[in-house]
Parts: sequence; structure tokens; C-alpha cells
Amino acid sequence: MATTTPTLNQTQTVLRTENLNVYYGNFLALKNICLNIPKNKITAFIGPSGCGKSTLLRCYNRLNDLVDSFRCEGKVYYYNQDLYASSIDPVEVRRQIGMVFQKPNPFPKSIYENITFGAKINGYRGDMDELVERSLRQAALWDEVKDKLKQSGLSLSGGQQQRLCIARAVAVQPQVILMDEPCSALDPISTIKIEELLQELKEQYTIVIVTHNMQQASRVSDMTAFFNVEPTGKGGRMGYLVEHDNTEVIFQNPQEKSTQEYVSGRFG
Ligand SMILES: Nc1ncnc2c1ncn2[C@@H]1O[C@H](COP(=O)(O)OP(=O)(O)OP(=O)(O)O)[C@@H](O)[C@H]1O
Repeated sequence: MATTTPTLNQTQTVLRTENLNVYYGNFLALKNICLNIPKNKITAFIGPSGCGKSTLLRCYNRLNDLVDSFRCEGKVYYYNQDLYASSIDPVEVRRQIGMVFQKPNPFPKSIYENITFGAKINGYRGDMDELVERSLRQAALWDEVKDKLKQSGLSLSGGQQQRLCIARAVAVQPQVILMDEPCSALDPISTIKIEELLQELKEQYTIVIVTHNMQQASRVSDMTAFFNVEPTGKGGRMGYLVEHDNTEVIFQNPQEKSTQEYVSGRFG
């Protein structure tokens, strides 16, 4: 997939879904999602359990392809490229659109190798030591690990492991970082560190974060998308986008009553 070097201003759209329906088998998990993700901003996905936040996140880097029953209708664009076109290589999509998961999942390799692994696969020809240092600095981890790069990534604390995973994600120089509840397994201090880190990362990357933590969404994100879920009548439950706006609007003056109730903790 060709890299489109963005030349427009800060409000350029990086990811765009148009009338996206997502199914697992016959089950409609997400209905008619139309959503733009702006460049160099943090967009938070919030909503009750099962409304499809993770499903949508995984559509952006084609991770759902690994689920046999997955099928989608409508379009997902990355810049102007149709991400589900037959010419698109999902592996290249995942290089440009990286992901950090709920549970820190470093490879059972050294800290150094965790960073160089993806770069080697991609045939990176630059200086590996420099890449390791730059990536660990970007993830605010360098000072804590610079003297033990040969130690296993698994020897680090949970918060450090998650920052290692962020360093591993940025090492392959993606455009977008998707984060699926990246702090839910972390203590409050590690959580604050990651939140501070996000503010630095958005200078270079576009970030989409799923979070159940309303304070976190309001603290870290520029834009917020609120999703809800409703019964389909056939015993199923369908997720849909209720509204998407500046985070301040969603938290202080949303258009929809259900958004107001959710962000104020009255349901969900
Ligand atoms: N691999 C799968 N196979 C079948 N159904 C799935 C699969 N993954 C998710 N689902 C279903 O799709 C719906 C949306 O799930 P998803 O995990 O995207 O929601 P979510 O909003 O992220 O939930 P949570 O906040 O609990 O993580 C749910 O009903 C879920 O059971």
C-alpha cells in the first residue's frame, strides 16, 4: 500500500467510515457507522459494553479479518484508500495503523528485540540502536530501561510493559495508533504516565482510544464518539454511533439525552 504523505492542515481526515455495517455471522454488531477520525488528534470511543467500540477499532487495521465469521458492508477509507479493496495488503495496513491492547503483551524477548522485531521484518536499514533509543524515548521509557536493554520485556512492571508495547508500535513508524483500553490493567500512576504520553504522541500520530473511563476520555481526548447498543428484535444487540463531537461538547453539552445520561454516569 502506498503511503500518502499528508500535506493538509491539522483537521485532515485520516480514517473515514461510510455506512459501515459489521457482522459476525448473522449477528449485526455495528450498524451504519459514518465517522471521520481527524489527523493528529486523540479520538475517544465511549459507550456501554457490547456497543461495538473494539469491533470498530479492529476494522481500522483489518484485525477482524482474523475472525472467520466477520463480514462488513460499506466503506472504510484510510486517507483516500479503500481499506477493504482487494489490492490492499492487510499486513501493510497493520504497519501503518498500529495497535496497543488492553493487556500489555510484550514479546518474550529482550526489551531491545521487542523494538527491533517489527523493523527487521520490514527490512529497516537504519541504525537499530538509534531506533531503539528513539522509540523508547517516544514512549517515555528510555530512562527507566536504558541500562537493561538485554533483559526480557516481561521483567518490566505492567505500566512499563504497556509503554514498551507503545514503543514497539511507534518503532515501525505508523501513522495511526489504535488503543483498546490501554490503561485498564494499570495502576493510577502508570495510567497518568500513559495519558501524559498520549499528549506527546499526538503531535506525530493520530490516536483512537477505547476507554470505559469517562474521566480519562474527558482528560485525554480532543474528540469523543459515543456509541450505544439496542436490541434488534431477533434476540440480538446492535451497536450504533449516537454522536461524535469535540470532547467538551460531548461531556458538557451533548445533543442526545442518552449521551448526557451516559457521560454523567446515569446508565451504562
Ligand atoms: N469475534 C467475535 N465473534 C462473535 N461476536 C463478537 C466477536 N467479537 C465481538 N463480538 C460481539 O460483537 C458485539 C460488539 O463487541 P465489542 O467487543 O466490539 O464491543 P465493545 O463495545 O468493545 O465492548 P466492551 O466495552 O465490553 O469491550 C458484542 O455483542 C460481542 O459479543
